Amino acid sequence: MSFNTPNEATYDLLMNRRSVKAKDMVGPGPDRAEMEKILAAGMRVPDHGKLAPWRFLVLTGAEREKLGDLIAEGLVVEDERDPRVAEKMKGYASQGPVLVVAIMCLNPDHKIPVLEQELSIGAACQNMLVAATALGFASQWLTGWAAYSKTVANGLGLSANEQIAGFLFFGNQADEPTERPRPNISDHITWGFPESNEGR
Ligand SMILES: Cc1cc2nc3c(=O)[nH]c(=O)nc-3n(C[C@H](O)[C@H](O)[C@H](O)COP(=O)(O)O)c2cc1C
Repeated sequence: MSFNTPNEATYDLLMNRRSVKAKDMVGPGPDRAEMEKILAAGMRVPDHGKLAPWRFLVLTGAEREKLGDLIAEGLVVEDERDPRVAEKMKGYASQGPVLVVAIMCLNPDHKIPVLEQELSIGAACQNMLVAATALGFASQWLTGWAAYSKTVANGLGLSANEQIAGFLFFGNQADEPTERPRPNISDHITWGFPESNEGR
């Protein structure tokens, strides 16, 4: 593959990718072979030290409901939420047809700083969203309360050095998703060496 050859289609895809709200997704979503392609793209990212500090749990069908039950349990036990309110959160994990729980497997003793390990996992998650778009699927990266819950982490078998980076939902879109305001690129770029602290 030559990297001297422009690929406008890929650039267009990057410039037009956007999330489809998981709660608005419809089935069938990616099948196993399509998910394998999406996951493979997730693992082809810059990764200082070649640590591959991630693992991915793929949940479909009734498997998602088990996570929903865990979330509801955690809300009551950890957050003292009214069980009737917690019950409503059971559907969280079943929003999209396929849910990938992206897990950071961090090594705090490695010479590569944990921040760099986390950045690499962020890149892996984003690559999966882009790959899903390329393959014709809707996607969204969510976290929320459940991503930081001990009940959820324990129930999913996470080790002490592991943390949830996100719940990545994949499916199909029913309607065109709305666009959101995007950053004005010039507000975020300095061309050349900064001469003062102006703008910080
Ligand atoms: C780490 C991370 C966690 C996020 N968690 C949530 C969330 O819990 N709820 C939410 O509405 N959006 C969340 N988002 C934002 C959405 O993934 C997404 O960026 C947004 O819905 C629309 O932006 P997009 O169209 O550029 O993807 C999160 C984004 C990131 C990077």
